[in-house]
Amino acid sequence: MTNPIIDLHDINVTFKQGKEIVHAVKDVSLEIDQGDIYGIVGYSGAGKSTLVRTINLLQKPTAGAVTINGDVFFKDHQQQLSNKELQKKRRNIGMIFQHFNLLNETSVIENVLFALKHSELDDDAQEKKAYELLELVGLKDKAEFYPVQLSGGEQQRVSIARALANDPEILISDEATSALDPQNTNQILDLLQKLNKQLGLTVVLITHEMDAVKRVANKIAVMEHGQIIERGPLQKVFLQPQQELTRQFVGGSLAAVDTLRAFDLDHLAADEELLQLVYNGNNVTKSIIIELYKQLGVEASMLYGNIEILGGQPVGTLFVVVKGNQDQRQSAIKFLQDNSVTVTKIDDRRIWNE
Ligand SMILES: Nc1ncnc2c1ncn2[C@@H]1O[C@H](COP(=O)(O)OP(=O)(O)OP(=O)(O)O)[C@@H](O)[C@H]1O
Repeated sequence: MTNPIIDLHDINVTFKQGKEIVHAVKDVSLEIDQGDIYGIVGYSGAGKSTLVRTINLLQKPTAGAVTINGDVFFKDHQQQLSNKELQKKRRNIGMIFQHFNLLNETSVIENVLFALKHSELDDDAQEKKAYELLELVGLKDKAEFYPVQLSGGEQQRVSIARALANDPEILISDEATSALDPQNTNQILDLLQKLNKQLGLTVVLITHEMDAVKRVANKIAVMEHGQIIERGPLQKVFLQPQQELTRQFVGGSLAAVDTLRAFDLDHLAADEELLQLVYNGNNVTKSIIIELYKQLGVEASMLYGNIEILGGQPVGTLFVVVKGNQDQRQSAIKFLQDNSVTVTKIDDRRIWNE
């Protein structure tokens, strides 16, 4: 087995806020392999940004070890390389952010050239490279434009070109699609996937949007209160989520949340229960809801349904209101579980009230 390209071991990060101590990251170990697109999801404040900022020591851990590509950056409470060495190693780790962070008073090509200022290439070669990078992200024809003349999606492409200037092996994307509309979001995610395939780029994708992770990630970690509460291959976590929060995230696609918001769910009757059902390819072609009625006589009305392809396999998600007395509802849940459906009772309205 090869060593992980990113190896975070027992990372802790605490901040002092006045007299308070905020434990932003608690005992997190995370291994990311070369070529992964590793999604890290969690609500705001979960500690995602703080954790990934330890990868390039933009955030020094309070405790723990950071090893990148075999180089120990940090252990025993200390940075293990000189600032100069660290600066050099950091060029192997590109970063993109929600707000693009472009230099607005310079053109697109100059923004990319700026990232090449430490390169050993001569001026002509730098310019050639900058144009190649813009071509890679589909923006060669806008090289002379200024950032304000570009759409959000195009600006993010410029920041990706800039992040790739020093041929990094790792790209950290910190909520890079959060400010974009769905179409631009998908285009940027597809670009990241193309770069992953074409360049072998390892991508760490921090997001609060499950849709983003589902579209491109092969692995996923879910963070809550500074800890990773669940992790694994995307499909496994999706189909067999172990934690309540993960179940919510798995079902919490934007489309589902939007649809559910339209229902007055605070007023479910005493004999009604809202369930999220997730099921894999074997069940996709069966109508599990009809089976439930035929076999147990329990009615389930469907509020939202979707089938999507995850890692090449169809996966279905349904939100249904099941109606019946407590025994009937319980036997309905058992019936569904016996049919390999992952059932989550949705009591916590956080998923669509946020
Ligand atoms: N420099 C800092 N000083 C003090 N507290 C901080 C600092 N940076 C982060 N925190 C706190 O650490 C916790 C985790 O923050 P972090 O930004 O890592 O979360 P997140 O999951 O990335 O959320 P978001 O998406 O909102 O950034 C929060 O409680 C935050 O207020």
